[in-house]
Amino acid sequence: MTDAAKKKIAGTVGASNAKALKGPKAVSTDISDPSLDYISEMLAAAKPGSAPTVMRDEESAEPARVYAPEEQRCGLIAIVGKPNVGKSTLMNALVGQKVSITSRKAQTTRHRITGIRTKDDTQFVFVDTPGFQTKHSTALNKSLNKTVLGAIGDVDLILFVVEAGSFTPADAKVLSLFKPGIPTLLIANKLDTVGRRHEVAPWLKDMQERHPFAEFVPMSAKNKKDVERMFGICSKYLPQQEWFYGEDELTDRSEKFLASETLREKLFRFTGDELPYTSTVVIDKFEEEPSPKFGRFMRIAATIVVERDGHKAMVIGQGGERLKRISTETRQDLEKILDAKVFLEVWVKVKSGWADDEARVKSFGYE
Ligand SMILES: Nc1nc2c(ncn2[C@@H]2O[C@H](COP(=O)(O)OP(=O)(O)OP(=O)(O)O)[C@@H](O)[C@H]2O)c(=O)[nH]1
Repeated sequence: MTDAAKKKIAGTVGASNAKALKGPKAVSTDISDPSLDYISEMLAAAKPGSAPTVMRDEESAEPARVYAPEEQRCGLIAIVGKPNVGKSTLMNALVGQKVSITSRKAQTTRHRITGIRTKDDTQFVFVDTPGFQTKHSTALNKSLNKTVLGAIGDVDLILFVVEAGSFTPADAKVLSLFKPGIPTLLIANKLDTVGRRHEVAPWLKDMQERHPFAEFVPMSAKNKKDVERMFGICSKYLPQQEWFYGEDELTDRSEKFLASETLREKLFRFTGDELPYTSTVVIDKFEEEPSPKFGRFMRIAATIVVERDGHKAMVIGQGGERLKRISTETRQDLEKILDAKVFLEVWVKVKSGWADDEARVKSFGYE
């Protein structure tokens, strides 16, 4: 394969007119690795007769210039998939800063979050969604699912994220929600964890038969090159229209919201699988005080709401040790995010059954 062809393919190609796929040549963890040519060939073989996506050449980018409104391109991109497939990791990487929390625990993301990235003439407005819930039907899960459905109804492009090589009934349920007409890319994420790359080829072929995906993108949200490639892939689906946000804006979420998300992330990170996902965070106070010494000083008070006394003990930990770590790490992150000196107070309260109580779910800020 020529260098030019390698550069062009870069892990994506249209999905129609499927043809026999080629087998493996090598196993590697980086899809941009030349030893992974077989993936490029396999993908190219999936759509004969049409040119694979041509990528933006980041290295030879022209000097920054100002784009007049009529030259601008802008659109909404929903990132959708079952819990824990890497949606938030992908969005944070695309935005270039953490705007959506991630954790090993499924169902971390509960809100529609907009992440914004402006590159050259194009503004990408990403909508991260909660993992679609199929197992339980609590008021909380119904609210989460409503958010997913709202997010995919009015976008220009859907990134349907699955784990490369895997397609479960939960993935199928999410896929069944998509209305025809909105171009959908299959993002085969966590490619770095696939030991047997050759098994991805028949899987991709199977995926082509399941849905008319516009393109396939095998990638790892943790691989910088793969993430950069996404901009070139997505931009052609976005309409020519004036940017919705300022060039430097990263998110439409408030600082208060980012504070509650940061605390929730630390809560889940430090409690692991012990704490049920129904625990949540409420910000009671979020005040800026004048401070000649620090420039910006924020006074924040938050409550971690759990369902049982046992969960409260779990969050507090032996001698308050765990709560102290959760609070300290949250404060340190917030000082960076808010660019301020932060004074943070965290309380833990028990409110049983809140996730089953629709009014309370609403009062905690879910839609
Ligand atoms: N190895 C590997 N791990 C990944 C990759 N992308 C995400 N992860 C990990 O997968 C886990 C889940 O990632 P999230 O981004 O929180 O997943 P999500 O789909 O937003 O999850 P929900 O909020 O539950 O819907 C985290 O531990 C991530 O670090 C990847 O490309 N490779």
